[in-house]
Amino acid sequence: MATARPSTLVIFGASGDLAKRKLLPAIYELGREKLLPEKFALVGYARSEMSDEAFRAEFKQAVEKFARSSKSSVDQTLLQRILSAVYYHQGDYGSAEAHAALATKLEDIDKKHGTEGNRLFYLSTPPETFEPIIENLGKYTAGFGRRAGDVGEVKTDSWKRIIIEKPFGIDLPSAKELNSQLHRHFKESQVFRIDHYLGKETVQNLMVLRFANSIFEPIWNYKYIDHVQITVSETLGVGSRGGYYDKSGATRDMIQNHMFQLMALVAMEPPASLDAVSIRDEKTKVYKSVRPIRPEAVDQFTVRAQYTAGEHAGQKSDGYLKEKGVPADSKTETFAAMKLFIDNWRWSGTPFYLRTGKFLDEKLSEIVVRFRSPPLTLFQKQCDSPVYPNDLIIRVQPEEGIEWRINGKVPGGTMNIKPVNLDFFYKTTFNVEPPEAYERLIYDAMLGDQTLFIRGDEVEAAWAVIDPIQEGWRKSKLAPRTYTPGSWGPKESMQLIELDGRRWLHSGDGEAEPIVACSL
Ligand SMILES: NC(=O)C1=CN([C@@H]2O[C@H](COP(=O)(O)OP(=O)(O)OC[C@H]3O[C@@H](n4cnc5c(N)ncnc54)[C@H](OP(=O)(O)O)[C@@H]3O)[C@@H](O)[C@H]2O)C=CC1
Ligand SMILES: O=C1O[C@H](COP(=O)(O)O)[C@@H](O)[C@H](O)[C@H]1O
Repeated sequence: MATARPSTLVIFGASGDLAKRKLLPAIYELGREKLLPEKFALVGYARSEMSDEAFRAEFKQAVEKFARSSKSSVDQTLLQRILSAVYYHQGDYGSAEAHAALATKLEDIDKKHGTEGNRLFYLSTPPETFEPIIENLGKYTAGFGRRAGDVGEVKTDSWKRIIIEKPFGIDLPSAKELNSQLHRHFKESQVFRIDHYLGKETVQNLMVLRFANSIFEPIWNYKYIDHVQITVSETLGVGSRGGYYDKSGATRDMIQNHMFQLMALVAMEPPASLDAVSIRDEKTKVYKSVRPIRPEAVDQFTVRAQYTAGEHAGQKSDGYLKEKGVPADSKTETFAAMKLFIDNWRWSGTPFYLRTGKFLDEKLSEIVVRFRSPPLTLFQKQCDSPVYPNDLIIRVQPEEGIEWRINGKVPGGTMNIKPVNLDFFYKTTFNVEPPEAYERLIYDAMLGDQTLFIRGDEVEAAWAVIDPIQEGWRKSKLAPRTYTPGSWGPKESMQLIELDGRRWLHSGDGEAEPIVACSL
């Protein structure tokens, strides 16, 4: 494994949910995997009053909580070593004084811990804080050559990088604005727009599956694939995040980023090489090839819905419109489904169905590639129902793995056919739990590898697909549909696919398929 150079990670929003649940444990895990540089320091930055000691205690608590949930133990010696270079910096995100003081603190840390002026800034704060943080970073700590020895027209070979959390804008104009603001202070090579789905092991495996195996490429197109489905379902409602969520909705929160990344990795052409430029070029081309859904046609190609009152997965709700922070007349969708077409030579006429929602039956993220049925054969003619088409199911989570569903003969004297699985699961094949996405992504950012991060033009191309849908919904006379917690969404989302003679599938389905009896 490559070794990252000595560096300091600064987490803005260090008191927040993401930092505690994911980022701080990821740092410890990197230490455990021996992927943290020997000379490493961490500064948590937030508005809350906290001492260094209190923040270290939070770090420790976050690591111990993570270890309990993953049934592992904490190496206390390692943890103490990491904690000895952990600091807290209190300040408003837009405060010039606080940023100037941060710059001085970072220089002191360089002297004390040998971190050589290399800095990774992680914006783990709500989007409204991005602008003031970027401006101040530009001025005080990381912009082009603002201070002797800092980036830009480089006086030393130290690096400064910025990881920026989602949502990256709320539409195309705001994403463009955020990009230009970033580019006023940072080169694109310093900017790491994060999408944690790209850090998931199975998502990275998608490229291996497609491009390290020769059996898929010849059939990976409209001639053999009937359609592709992507489902990302969650069992919990919006809980305490109503204020944030209502400004976003399922489409901006999940489809524009995570699900579009999955779609792009399934649909893209083989890249010229595995470098960041080639891969991101290909993904961007996919978004540019998506046929825009005209606002007038939005109700034909999409379904949006909100959950009603109900109880599921240990959570109870009086309905989305009654959630804290949600206006009673909100039209924000907690569920969205859509049918998209990628108008290029490979995918012409092949629908990509996407659906996602909160408070659904199961928590799962998976891609189903459904192949076309074989041409007319004995089996079609002499069986009491058609034999099943083949499915390739890529399970992103849980139970990460890949299943190929093929038809097999049920043993015995009669010709009975049943779909059976050829499968590979990370847990049983490699006997390991895949690492957390944030671990991989923070490590890559330390190495300066942008392959698993979103490029500026890529994020804009993705918004260009979403904007007409949002416009259509704003103008539509149809109110959002409704669905009950614990269901698979509104009935209209079933109709979206069933009217095309297809149905939503997922990996649990196979067992339930009836046997096809044939008279041979
Ligand atoms: N939580 C998650 O699972 C995920 C989060 N994200 C993204 O990561 C980022 C951080 O998420 P998360 O940790 O959940 O966010 P939080 O709401 O927990 O906010 C993080 C910190 O930011 C500060 N903050 C909160 N609200 C405001 C505000 N209105 N103005 C200024 N500062 C504020 C608070 O710190 P203080 O008051 O101490 O300054 C808070 O602890 C967001 O951009 C989110 O979209 C992305 C994927 C998943
Ligand atoms: O980015 C987000 O992702 C989570 C779902 O992530 P997963 O890794 O658990 O699938 C989602 O709950 C959240 O609303 C969204 O902002």
